[in-house]
Amino acid sequence: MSDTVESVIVAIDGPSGTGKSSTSKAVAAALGLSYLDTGAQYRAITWWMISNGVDTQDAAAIATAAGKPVIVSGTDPAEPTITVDGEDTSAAIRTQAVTSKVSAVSAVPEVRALITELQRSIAAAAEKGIVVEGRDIGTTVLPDADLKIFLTASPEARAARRSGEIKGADVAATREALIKRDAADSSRKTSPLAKADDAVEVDTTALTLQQVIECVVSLVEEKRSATDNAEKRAAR
Ligand SMILES: Nc1ncnc2c1ncn2[C@@H]1O[C@H](COP(=O)(O)OP(=O)(O)O)[C@@H](O)[C@H]1O
Ligand SMILES: Nc1ccn([C@@H]2O[C@H](COP(=O)(O)OP(=O)(O)O)[C@@H](O)[C@H]2O)c(=O)n1
Repeated sequence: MSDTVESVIVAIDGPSGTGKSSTSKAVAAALGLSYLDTGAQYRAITWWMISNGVDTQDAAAIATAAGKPVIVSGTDPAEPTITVDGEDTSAAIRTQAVTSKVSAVSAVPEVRALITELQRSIAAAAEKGIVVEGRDIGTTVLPDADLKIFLTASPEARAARRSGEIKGADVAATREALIKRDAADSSRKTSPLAKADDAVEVDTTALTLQQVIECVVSLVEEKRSATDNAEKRAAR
């Protein structure tokens, strides 16, 4: 690799519980890149709608209100933050109330347009590069990303991982909730959850988190050295 490392943009997509957040944070930290959790932004706007009495089933009301909250994401992978109108919402956006309504709010085209614009401006400002994780990063938000990864895992593995995070959670109920949310996210009209044609698919069912991190770090490094070699050839 050359001494001057080029900025790199990595898009990591996939359904819930495949390891997007844990992998993206660790890869960004290992490579000195910024990190953006786009799911947290959709959760933040959903939290604001609920807190302000907007009916989350009323797409027109959501569209009208979508521009009101000011959502700010901190992109340090060691300490990612999210605020809404200056208020720290990192815990509030993880509640069941938000999780059960986020698919409806994130399906509203006006919400997606605003959040997509915000995501692109954050990626453009990341000088050393960024790992951005979500559902439509490789297909819609950053179609020119240097590397696109699509993580998958069996519903059983995903439910076991997710319920392991919540004390006393029921695995079967968690599995049903995940499948329902995947179906809503995959079937919406505007930028559904989907694998980009040029994304590398990694099935994490039988891999440890460490193995997934190592796999993605290697893919970024391969990409960087391929780019370096192409540049050297062009300069000859
Ligand atoms: N390969 C893996 N094997 C076992 N557990 C994992 C693996 N990847 C992630 N986890 C765990 O599963 C849970 C969900 O991971 P997370 O990164 O939040 O997934 P996502 O962002 O795709 O919803 C976390 O508790 C995480 O530590
Ligand atoms: N790029 C993205 C990211 C998340 N989302 C929405 O936001 C929700 C929450 O995303 P998340 O990444 O926090 O979900 P988990 O996988 O952490 O449970 C998803 O279920 C989608 O409805 C989206 O529409 N587009």
